[in-house]
Parts: sequence; structure tokens; C-alpha cells
Amino acid sequence: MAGFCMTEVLSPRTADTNPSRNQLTSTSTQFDGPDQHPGAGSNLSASSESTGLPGIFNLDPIYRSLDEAKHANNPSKELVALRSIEIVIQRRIYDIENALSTTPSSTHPELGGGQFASDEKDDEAAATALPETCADTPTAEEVAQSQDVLERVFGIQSFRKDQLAVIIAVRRRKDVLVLMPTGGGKSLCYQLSAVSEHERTNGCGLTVVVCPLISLIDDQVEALITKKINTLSLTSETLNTSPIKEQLRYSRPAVRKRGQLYEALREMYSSGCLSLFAIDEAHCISTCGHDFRDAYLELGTLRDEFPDVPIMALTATASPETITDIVRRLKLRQPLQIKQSFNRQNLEYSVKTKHNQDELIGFIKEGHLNQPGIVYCLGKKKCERIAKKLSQKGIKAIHYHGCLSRADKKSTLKKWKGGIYDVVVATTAFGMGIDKADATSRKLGELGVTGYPRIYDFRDLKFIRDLTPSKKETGPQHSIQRENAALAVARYCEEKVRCRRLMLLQHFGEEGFNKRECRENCDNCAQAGLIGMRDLTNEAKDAVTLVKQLSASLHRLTVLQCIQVFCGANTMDTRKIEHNRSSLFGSGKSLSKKTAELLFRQLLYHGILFEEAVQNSSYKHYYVTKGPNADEFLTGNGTFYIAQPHARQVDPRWIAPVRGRGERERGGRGSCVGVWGARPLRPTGLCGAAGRRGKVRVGGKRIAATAEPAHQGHERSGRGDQKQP
Ligand SMILES: Nc1ncnc2c1ncn2[C@@H]1O[C@H](COP(=O)(O)OP(=O)(O)OP(=O)(O)O)[C@@H](O)[C@H]1O
Repeated sequence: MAGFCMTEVLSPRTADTNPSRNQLTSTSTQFDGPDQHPGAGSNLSASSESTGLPGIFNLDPIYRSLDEAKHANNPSKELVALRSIEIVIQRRIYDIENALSTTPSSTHPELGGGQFASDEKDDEAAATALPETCADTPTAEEVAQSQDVLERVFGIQSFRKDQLAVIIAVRRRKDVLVLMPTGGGKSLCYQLSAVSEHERTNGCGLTVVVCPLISLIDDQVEALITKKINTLSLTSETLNTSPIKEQLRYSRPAVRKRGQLYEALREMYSSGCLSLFAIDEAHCISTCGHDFRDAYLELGTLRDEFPDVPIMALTATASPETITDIVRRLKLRQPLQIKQSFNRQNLEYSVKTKHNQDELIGFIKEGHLNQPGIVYCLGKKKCERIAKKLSQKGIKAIHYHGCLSRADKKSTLKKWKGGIYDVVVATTAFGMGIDKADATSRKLGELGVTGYPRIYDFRDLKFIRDLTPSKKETGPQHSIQRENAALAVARYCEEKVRCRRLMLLQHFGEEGFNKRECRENCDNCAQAGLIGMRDLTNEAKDAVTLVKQLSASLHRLTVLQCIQVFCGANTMDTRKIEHNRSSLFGSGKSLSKKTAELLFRQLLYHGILFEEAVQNSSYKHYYVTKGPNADEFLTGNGTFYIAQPHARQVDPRWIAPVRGRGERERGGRGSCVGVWGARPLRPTGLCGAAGRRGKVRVGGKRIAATAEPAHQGHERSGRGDQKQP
């Protein structure tokens, strides 16, 4: 396999003319001599034979070219030479690593991905979906031409990481899957490819870009027109415009007159003028419950209709499963995968529990007044309500959601970008591809909002669960997926111990992150000394037994009703159905209501309890039953801890002792549940009882610590990253 990946540019120091340093082992060279220096159209391609037996790769001619460029004071030529050296070295490193590897791997170390899992139903598609993780080494001519377009058309001096690799792959008509963070420069990859291909085909090549949002399309079209790039937003009205002269046409995935569009594209295809399909926000094809999913699913036909046209799929948020889905559904053929880290050093991750709306107002007024930000809400009405409330409190806020007219969306975006409004209160319809450098807040995948913290209320789980399912995902498999995804969000929000950065990276399949690198840039790492682990094993067992008993007696109870029985509440409900006669009635009364609720939620997250959805005529009700881990938990000798901020928050050296069973709790302040100071607190630092035993065990086996994300409801790992208070 050929190898090529762009990383950082080598420093000029590397360009030593000492021949002994210039010889890299390689299988062969096609660099033919001193006259063929980069920039003169020479072929720098290294051989793609992978014999594992190194030959000599002579870099002398490239270094000579570099020297010439330096003497001639020609920075462009110098850059081309440096890039060529970089590419050759990267390529060679990859070849050597591959040769040394005992098990053949198609995964480039930088790309971090693996073989795509095949789907039983679609083995054939999966087979064609095996990734090619490194493109062929580009020729100097390819590098120089791309560099020329970058400077001449886009006014940018140098490529960012991986951009050139993507562009070269498209030039060679390969499919590409680009995972780059928001603002990483994805759009430039297809925009520059579009211009290059248009020029190379003497003005006939067209790139079709699929974007989910009109506002995003308008934004990009406007920006491209100022760069004098001929661009059109493809609507039903513009479909008939012929002949097509643009370099780029933007389209939404759902085109009303799809037949007509395909007719126009087919004509171009037969005359060889269709250069590229770029599918932006490609994760929409996979994400459960996504508004655009159905429309994106239709894009699978592009490959059938236009088999020779390369497809570039781009996204900033995709877990390994989503990547598999994208490749399979778009029918990508051995795509070059570019996968950059999801770790955003410059972002802070935090989740705050929502108590009332005023907290949001306080948050903005205290630290973020007159700063641009986005507040995400789950519903359209809620956006309107909160924007109004913020405005009444003197914050320049405006709402944005899918029901606004195109003109309103455009004007809202413009006003926010122009600083007329500071805060946009929006559904997830807003934010994809928004290019605003100073924005305080950005949505991060499915799991959070940064800049502004994610503000969480457990009741939100109901909304997340109930998000309208896509027509194509109503089967039982999807409801399990949906439930798992909803619980993952809830678990993430309620987690008090694990590093949020680590959790997000793991969600996106990125292993090997050391949480020390978070540098306290998430609320959990920052508050590390303030959290105690509390042994609630006995209470947890009582709660699970209670649920088992109640569900066996054919009474369908919600979690809240169970908590009432557990806490011994004397309510109409408990009296009416005589739950107050249960032997476990009130077995959790030593706990405060908040702690009892937290306990039940954690039992749900760990698959020890389960909520079954029952659809009535208009509502979905959730009834609690025992979960898949319940029996093992009840019969085993494992312990169950929950993480709570301990009472002496002011002094992180103190750790609250774990309370014994039956000891009455004496209330709490804010999110600090329970005062644990009944016994003298000891300045034990990390040696508290919780510190010694701070793991959750089921059946004597260590499973995830409290609030640690479960794996399909069956967590069983003693991960090293677990916080030890
Ligand atoms: N090589 C580069 N050098 C300097 N600036 C660049 C480069 N590539 C892109 N940019 C700029 O970075 C900003 C973000 O780029 P772009 O919109 O392409 O990112 P993106 O990955 O598509 O973001 P999003 O995920 O939000 O759609 C833009 O202002 C763009 O002009």
C-alpha cells in the first residue's frame, strides 16, 4: 500500500545538504536527477511496493532544489521542496512501520481508525468500504498547482494539516472521508478541489456540495462569490439554468425535483464534466433521530448513478460506528480516511445542573455579557421563550430554529455575526458550519456545549428519548440505539468524577488520551478534590429488590413512584395501591430525596434497573423494571458507590467519611447532597474510605465506577482512568 500523510511542516533545519543525512531507506526512487527538482514537474513518487526490504531513497536532488530556492530567494519554490521532503519522509516512516508490524495493518497511526465492521446484511458493500488510509505520494506538480490555487484564489499562504492530502486524493479521483474538528478547514478541501478541477477541465468541471442547511449554504455561497468563485445555490428554480458554468453548486440533500436534478447531472456526467460530490455534515446519514437523516440516506444513489465521480464525505463529529455507517451508506470505495483528533485544547467542558432559568441569565450577565454565544435548547417553543426572557433581562438575544423562513434565518445569522445580537437561542438546526471566530460557544457533537456549559436537568432525558424518530429507524434496534444514546448523554451530564475530555474522546473512538492533558480544563478535573465516594450498596440492593417486587405484583410504576415507596412517602399514590405495606416501604428513608433520585438514576445507567417505554395514544410512559445486571448485582458481593460533592467543599484536603447505613441524613445545600460531618472529618486527602474502595463492583467483579458510562448496559471494566478520591 502506498503511504502519504501530511503532518507538520519540517523545519528548514531538516533540509541539510549533508548526503549522509539525506538518505532515507526506501524501496526505490523515481526522482531522476538534479535537473528534476520539485516545482519543475518531476515525479517524486516513491514506489508503492511493500517488500519490507529497504533500499535507498535519495533525497539529494530535492535538497539541491531547496538550496537553489533559498539562494534565489524564492519562498514558493522553497515551500514546495520542503513539502516534498515532508511527504517523502512521512511516507517512508509509514512504510517502515508497516513492514515492521507483525500483523498487516491498513491503519495509519495518525488516523487511528480500524477496519470498518461489516454489516451482516451488506457484506458486499462493507467489503468495498475497507479504508485506504494513506493516499499516494503527490507529485511536485500536484503540490505546486494546489499551492498556486490556494494563494491565487483563496489568498491563503499555506495548507493546514491534511488539507493537501485530501485535495490530492480528489485529483486522483479517490473517495475521501474527512473528519476534522469544527473550523479545521474542511470546506476549503472541496472548495479548492472544485476550483482546481474546473481549471483542469478548461471550465467544465462541476463540484456538487450537499449541505443540510440553507443558512449554511447561503453563508458559503456569499463568501465564495467575494472570492470570485462562480457558485450557485441549487434550488428548484435554478435547476433549469443551462449551460452550467459554475465551479460549485450547493444543494440541500432533499431536492424536491430530484428527477430533474439527476437529469441535469447525468448530462454533465456523460460529457465528463462532473468532478466531485462533497457531502458536508456527513454524520447526518447516521445519527439517530437526526432531522436530515432520511434525505441523507437518499444520497446513496449518487454512487449508483454516477459511479466514476469521487465522493468526499466531511464531518466534525463521528464515532467509529458513524464512520462505518457513512462509508457503507454512501458506498465509498476504499476511501482515504483523514481523521484528526477530537481533542480541542482551547475548549473547556463543563456541565451544570439546572435549577431554574435565572441561572442562565446570571451566567451570561456575570461573565459573558456582550460576548457572542449560542444557547441550545431541545424545542422550538423553548428557544422562543428563552430568547424573549433573555431580551427582557437586557441580553441581546434572538431565537433560531427550523421553522423560521429562509430570509429570517439568513437575517438572524447575519445579525448575530455582525454583533447586533450577542446570543442566539437555537435548536440544533443552528451551528453546523457557522464560521464565527469569536463565538463563545459551540456545540460539540451529540454530547455537549462548550464555552457556555451544558446545563442539564434529568427531566431533559424524556425529551431526548422522545425526539421524533426518523421514518427509516422505527424498528426495535433503533429504539435500543436511541435509548442507549439518550442514557449516554444523561450519564455524561451526571458524571462527577471522570475527565469529560476523556469521555468525549472515547465516545469518538479515540483511545490513549491521558487525562492529565486535560489540565483541569473540564469541571470534573478542576473539582477533583471536592468529590467523595459514598457507599450505598445496601440502599441500592433494597431499591432493586423493591423494584423487582413491585413489578412482579403487576403494578406498573414509574421511577418517581418507586422512589416514593423507597423513601416511605405517605402520599395518595402509595396509600392507594398499598405500597406502604411492602416490607421495603421506606427502606431508603435515611436518604434525602435528591440522593434517592440520584441512586435510582445511577442504577438505571448501570443496567441494574431498566425503564420500559409504553406508548399510549399520545404519550410515552416509562415504567421501571429490573435491568440486565440486576440479578448479578443482588446475588454478588459487590459494592455500589455514588459520587457526590462532599460537605466541606471549601477545603479539598478533607474528604467526607462514608456514612454507615441507617444514619439519618441532615439535609444539604445546592448540589451538595447530605452533610457528612456527623463524625469528625479527617484530613485524609486520598485515604478516605471511599478512596480505598472507590469502585463499583457487581458480583464481586469490578465494574465501572459510579456514573461511568456503561457499555450497552453491561459495564465491566476497571479502567485505569477512574478517579480515586
Ligand atoms: N489553510 C488555511 N489557512 C488559513 N485559514 C484557513 C485555512 N483553511 C481554512 N481556513 C479558514 O478557517 C476557517 C474555517 O474553515 P472552514 O469553514 O473550512 O472549516 P470547517 O472545518 O469547514 O468548519 P465547520 O465544521 O464549522 O464547517 C475559515 O475562515 C477558513 O477561511
